[in-house]
Amino acid sequence: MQHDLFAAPASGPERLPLADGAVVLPAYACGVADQLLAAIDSVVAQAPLRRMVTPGGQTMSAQMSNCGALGWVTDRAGYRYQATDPVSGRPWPAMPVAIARLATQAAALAGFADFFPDACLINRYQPGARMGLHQDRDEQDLSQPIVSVSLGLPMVFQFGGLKRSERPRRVPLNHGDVVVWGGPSRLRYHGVLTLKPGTHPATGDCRYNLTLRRAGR
Ligand SMILES: O=C(O)CCC(=O)C(=O)O
Ligand SMILES: [Fe+2]
Repeated sequence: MQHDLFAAPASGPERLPLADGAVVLPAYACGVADQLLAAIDSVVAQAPLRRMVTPGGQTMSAQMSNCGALGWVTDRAGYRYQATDPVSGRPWPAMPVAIARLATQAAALAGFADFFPDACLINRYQPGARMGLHQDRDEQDLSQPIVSVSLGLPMVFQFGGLKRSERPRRVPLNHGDVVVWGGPSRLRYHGVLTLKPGTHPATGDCRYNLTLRRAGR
């Protein structure tokens, strides 16, 4: 075989720009997906997945849990982060190293150095579940990005503008894809369309999403 001396140098993982400060890293987490799924299993054994209620009284369709120093919760009193699981009253499980490391590495690739998440929301979607367009803005330091990891069944991500009225782009997300958004994109509206039924070798009939954030200072 002849080597092509003029081939472009290896440029590392693929990066698909979505907007200024926002990028998709396709399949970036595939190599550690089994570690991430094992980590999720150990977290939800201690802090079981549950359906939370919005301040408006709607039960969310995704099941949720958290790990890390802070966990995102919602109930009739509002959206917030807290250090304890409201179901057990105990601190959330520690963030598994495999999850934290992947988030720091993905953020760096997207241009956000020194991202050390203190909160990891675990979302589990079964067919029919969705998450409507929203902004992530319960965090104290909005200069820190968001890292979002997809595992299992494919789902369509909606990535909109800074105003709810701006029509979102639709981005199909597959197993192992990572989305990072921050900087000028930090407050963009986003969500996921209804999950279609299917079976994935890694997760069976569901999709997991890990949303990693720096919630405190
Ligand atoms: O499941 C997803 O891809 C998005 C999750 C999300 O936006 C959130 O948990 O705030
Ligand atoms: Fe979000």
